[in-house]
Amino acid sequence: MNVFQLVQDRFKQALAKIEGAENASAPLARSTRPEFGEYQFNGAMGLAKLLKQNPRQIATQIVELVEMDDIAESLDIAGPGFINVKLKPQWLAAQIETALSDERLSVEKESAQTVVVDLSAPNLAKEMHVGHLRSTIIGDAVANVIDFLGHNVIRQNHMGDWGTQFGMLIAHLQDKLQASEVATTALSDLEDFYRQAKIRFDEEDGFADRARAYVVKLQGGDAECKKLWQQFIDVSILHSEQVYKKLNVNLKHEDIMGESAYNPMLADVVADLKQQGIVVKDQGAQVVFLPELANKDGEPAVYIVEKSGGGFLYSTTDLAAMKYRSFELNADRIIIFTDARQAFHFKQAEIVGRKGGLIKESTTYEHGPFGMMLGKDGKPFKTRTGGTVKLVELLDEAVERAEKLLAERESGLSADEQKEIARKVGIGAIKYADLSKNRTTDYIFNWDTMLSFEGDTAPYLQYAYTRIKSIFRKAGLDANNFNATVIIEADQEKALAVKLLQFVEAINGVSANLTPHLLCSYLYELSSLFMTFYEACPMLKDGIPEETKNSRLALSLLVANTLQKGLDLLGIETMEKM
Ligand SMILES: NC(=[NH2+])NCCC[C@H](N)C(=O)O
Repeated sequence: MNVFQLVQDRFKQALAKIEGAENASAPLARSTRPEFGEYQFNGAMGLAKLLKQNPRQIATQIVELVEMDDIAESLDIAGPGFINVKLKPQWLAAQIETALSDERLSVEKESAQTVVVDLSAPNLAKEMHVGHLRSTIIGDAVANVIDFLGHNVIRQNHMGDWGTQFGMLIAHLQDKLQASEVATTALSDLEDFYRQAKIRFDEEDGFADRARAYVVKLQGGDAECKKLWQQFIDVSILHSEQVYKKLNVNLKHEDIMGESAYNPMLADVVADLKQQGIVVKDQGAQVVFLPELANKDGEPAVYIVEKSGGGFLYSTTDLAAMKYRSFELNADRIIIFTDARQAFHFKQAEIVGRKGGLIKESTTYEHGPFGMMLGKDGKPFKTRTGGTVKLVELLDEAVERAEKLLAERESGLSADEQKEIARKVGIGAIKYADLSKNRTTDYIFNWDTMLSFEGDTAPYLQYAYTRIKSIFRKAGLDANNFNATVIIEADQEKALAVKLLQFVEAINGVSANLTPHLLCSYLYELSSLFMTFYEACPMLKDGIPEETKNSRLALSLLVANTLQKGLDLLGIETMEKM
């Protein structure tokens, strides 16, 4: 049940009955003030212009024609011709009852598309750092939502497991193994390992040449090099999988489709482009010129697909990935999450791919760029000494901080329970602080605000959830098995009911715009409305009639279910007690 859609459809049907308005647009908006009702139809003014009539007259005509008796208690014309729709409390009540008895909370499945989501994609030469947090959790949340909407989601972890840096890394690893170290210890600190290899590459005689020779060997499929490379990859993947587990993201080993997997397809992709006649040789390299992306001096953008002297690049790999996803995986949508600095790269890739026939016309290619995580000083997030912050350490710190905060409260919970709750609160706080910001902007990382139990935070939402669960425990009722006749009387009840039914609008927004923050703000607004309702509409107080109590409990329970589902889609866990 999508109330917005339903109301809009009714207006569309009304317009269809007006001569000349059959295909007119039907702009609908949420009302900004509850006294005006819940929705506002804004189409009369535009239509008046089109039909050269008085807008209020048109509005009157629409009100007469629109069939809304079953769902609306009043339709009022305001100002120049706005139509305010006030929904019927009885109708809302019935929708709440239906949603409460439905696991999917009345969210219907859409007709299934195949959606490839490219997310996380750390570079295996290095340990995951905060820069990979955003791609991982934003991608995961969006993938969860699209999956919940009924689509076939294929997660692709496009790990950076290939490229010239592996030459120096495997050369260094080979020396370490010869000095009888085992791979797991040698690679226990990837940052450190990378640094050592880089110093040797820059300073040690002959090492750089050896590294370069290894790159060529590796690309050519040399068994010895491949074996060294594989050890590197295995250890490195274990590191990221540890992070995924801590982060509670839904990424599995079989979702890994790293850059190396495309190596055998690269030559074909370049051949495809040559066949289309769009590749030219430029300073020894094979490139595609893109006049549609010219700079301000009118020079076309250049997309390199093969380096001078041979060898393919990141950009070639993305074309191969595009072809594979569109033609082999049959994707209707390809969605890629990386930081905003790669926006131009993906814009170019799409144009090259479309010209070169590497993507079906029916496949969309969507890049979800995101801004940076900044420190308190507004500069890129770093350790105190200016190093990159390892993701694992950041997550562990979050849990520790949550533990301390929770220990200050009288909860009556056992130490084990406390620990588990602290884990959910700490990790939830980090994730929510990130997901709730508009994806495209930079944001300042702040421990104190994200861990606060007040305001737009995960702990606040988790707390609202446990509060409802504790009301049920107090009332001696089984929250997993409760339904009641809903009666909507108080304004706070109505406002809450309307918000509850807007869940589907929020998640549709996430899927369409790749913006988890829409779901976050929805959940926050829902919790705030619940708190207001809770103050104004007591449930367990003496003297409350049984029907009123049960109705309010039902509303509360749907709030809890919606919070749990919403947080779950965001990859954030809830708990029964806190
Ligand atoms: N298809 C892609 N290029 N996906 C994203 C890869 C991100 C890359 N490994 C990075 O860390 O920047």
